[in-house]
Amino acid sequence: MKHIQHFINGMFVDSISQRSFSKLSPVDGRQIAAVQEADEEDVAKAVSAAKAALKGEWGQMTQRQRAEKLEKVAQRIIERFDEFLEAECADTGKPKSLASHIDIPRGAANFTAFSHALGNEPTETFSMDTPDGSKAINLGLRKPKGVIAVICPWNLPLLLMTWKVGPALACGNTVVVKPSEVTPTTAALLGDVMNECGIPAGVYNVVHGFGAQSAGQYLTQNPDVDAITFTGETSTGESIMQAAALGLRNISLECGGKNSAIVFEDCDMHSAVEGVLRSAFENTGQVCLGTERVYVQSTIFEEFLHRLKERVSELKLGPPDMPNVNLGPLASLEHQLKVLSYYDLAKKDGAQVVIGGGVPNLGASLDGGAWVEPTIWVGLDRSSKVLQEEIFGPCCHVQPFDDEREVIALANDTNYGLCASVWTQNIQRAMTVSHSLDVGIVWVNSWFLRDLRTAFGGAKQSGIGREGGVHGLEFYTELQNVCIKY
Ligand SMILES: NC(=O)c1ccc[n+]([C@@H]2O[C@H](COP(=O)([O-])OP(=O)(O)OC[C@H]3O[C@@H](n4cnc5c(N)ncnc54)[C@H](O)[C@@H]3O)[C@@H](O)[C@H]2O)c1
Ligand SMILES: N/C(=C\C=C\C=O)C(=O)O
Repeated sequence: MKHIQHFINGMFVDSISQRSFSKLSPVDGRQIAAVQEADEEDVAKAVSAAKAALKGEWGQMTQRQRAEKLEKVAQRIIERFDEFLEAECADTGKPKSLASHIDIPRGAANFTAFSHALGNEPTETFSMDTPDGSKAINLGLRKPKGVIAVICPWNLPLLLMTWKVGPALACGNTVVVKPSEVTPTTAALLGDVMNECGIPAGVYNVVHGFGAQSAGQYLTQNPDVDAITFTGETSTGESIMQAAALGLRNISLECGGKNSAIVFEDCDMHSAVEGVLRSAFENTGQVCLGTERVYVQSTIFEEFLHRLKERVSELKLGPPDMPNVNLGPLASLEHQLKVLSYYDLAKKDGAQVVIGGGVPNLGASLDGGAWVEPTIWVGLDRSSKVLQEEIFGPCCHVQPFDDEREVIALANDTNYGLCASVWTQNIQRAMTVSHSLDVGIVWVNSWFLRDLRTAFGGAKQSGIGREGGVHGLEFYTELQNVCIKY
């Protein structure tokens, strides 16, 4: 049984109260860890350590010195690859093949991508004539924002945590991370790596616990937190935004989605089927960028649906270590109940279940796990909550459309605005449709193709702000203007 502790001021510590909670395996429901639960005092200790570190060795380091240390962190994650892989797959149940291609490599890349870039970005200067006939020069100078609270979800734990910690530290801030209660392990493991790489104590801190009335809330309400970056459900984002208002702390919110895939008759059918399959079912559908609404031009609807159903029937479910497994369980029994409630609702609302719709029989040893069948529906009315609310599971609804105007209206018919994919070989159409979609990201003939220099974030209720590339600079630094008269 693992004992997961907080990481505060460079040390692994228990909660002052010694209170802990159980982490269960999503594969079979066994308890696999006892996790310390932080109370307000533990969180305050972590925030104080982060605040003190700003004035210590870390605060004196040059951008280049910080970048070199963060490059070491990235390298050390790769050197300890198997430990991170084992920990992430034990926490989430995801296939090792998936985590070894996505989660762990990106956990390292999020440090290398930002360590130098942010230091090489020029700031503005303006020269001006002054009323008394002399001149002045204006210099834009960037400074770290301070202590950044990083609150993370359970679907891509290491990737989504370092996606924030990387740029935050590259800009000279310090962080207090509150990983999801569902997936505590890799955030704690990274603490050990930070020590190994000589990141000064207090720069990177981790407190475990839940959200409301627990570590998450205590963190967002701590007045010494200077800004909050959050990834999670939209409703949680609203709560965090309210907490951030006290003391006027800036927020960066990456929230839910109800993303569409739009498949035109002139698409490359094989690519479109494989792309929609991945976007709807990879990571057992637990990707914010995942597709839950598929719109297929009516002329190819039957052929597309048949081919997608065939491919879904070939998906192999099983534990992380099983060879050639495509899907693991959902991340928790609680989430399994949520996804199954939508499976029931779909039937109640009149959906035709093309494939799946229930719980797979994987044998007695896995009965206690959070397993669901990959599922395709047709025939729902747009008013169904199955088509309006984020399910975050391995399921999608497929429906036909006739023309661009109709499908743009259908795709935009949601409170969310995170991403979409468009499958067509007509680039003019791809540009016209993409521009008409009220989302932050569009992939054309692709999905989850990630260039870390690009702006990443959602429109509408999918989030506030953009991170990635130099876009995080506005959030992770204070831009100061110095005007010098000469
Ligand atoms: N837009 C994106 O980039 C992105 C990426 C991944 C996941 N997500 C979204 O995340 C959701 C799934 O993750 P989840 O279930 O962990 O989300 P969640 O909102 O339930 O929890 C996210 C984190 O917030 C914490 N939290 C909950 N309530 C809080 C509160 N009142 N104050 C402070 N912290 C609080 C949780 O403990 C957890 O660490 C989905 O909606 C998914 O779309 C979005
Ligand atoms: N933020 C990113 C992915 C988000 C995935 C959501 O589940 C990324 O790739 O940087």
